[in-house]
Amino acid sequence: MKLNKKDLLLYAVTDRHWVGKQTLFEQVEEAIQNGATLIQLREKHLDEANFLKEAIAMRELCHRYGVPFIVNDNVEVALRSHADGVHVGQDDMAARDVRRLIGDEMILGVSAHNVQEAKAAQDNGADYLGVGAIFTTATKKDATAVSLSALKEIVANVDIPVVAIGGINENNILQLKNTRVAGVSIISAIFGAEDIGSASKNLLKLAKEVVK
Ligand SMILES: Cc1ncc(COP(=O)(O)OP(=O)(O)O)c(N)n1
Ligand SMILES: Cc1nc(C(=O)O)sc1CCOP(=O)(O)O
Repeated sequence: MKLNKKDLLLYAVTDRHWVGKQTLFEQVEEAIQNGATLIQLREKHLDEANFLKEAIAMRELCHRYGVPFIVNDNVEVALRSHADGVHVGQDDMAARDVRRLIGDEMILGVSAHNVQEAKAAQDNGADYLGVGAIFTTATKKDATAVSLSALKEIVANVDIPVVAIGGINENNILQLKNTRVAGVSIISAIFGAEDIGSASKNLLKLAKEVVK
């Protein structure tokens, strides 16, 4: 499945830190039912076998709703789970190598923090860029701050779609208006919400305001 730019609108990234009264699958299903347009499975501490098992089940869940499914960092798990794509950062496997392994049909997302990284990612086969951290985030301790003007500069210098990530919530999302991003990528404002369904609904509505 190649990337449909519209699928980037409300891009939810999982985090089992927020698993409590619901399982990760129940949380993701609620997010999808209420507006999440793309799911990335991000597992930082799971062993390979359990990561793969979970990725297969998550891919089935996403595809039941026609939502694309992307695996964070682990190309092998993405391939073996028949995910729609993989997202890698600057410290992960090089984008060019990932593209060689996954072929032309799978989606490749790459993190970028400046125009140089963004252009290199595009040249090396990225389908979209994740740019952040735009706002302060407690979720990723080693995030690099990226200003709104740097985000705009990146968007203006590449042809592929860009999603903003990092600390985005219902109170600050509208600051992304006029940045020309294709969507917002969010963890805690969705999965850390008291009511994942209503948070997703509201964020989708606001994301549409940003992207229109
Ligand atoms: C959509 C999106 N954008 C950026 C990231 C961050 O990726 P990375 O830099 O590899 O950091 P980790 O997620 O691995 O901590 C992302 N995951 N998704
Ligand atoms: C996974 C991730 N990547 C970032 C980057 O800057 O590349 S910030 C981030 C965490 C996003 O979580 P939250 O929505 O809870 O802030």
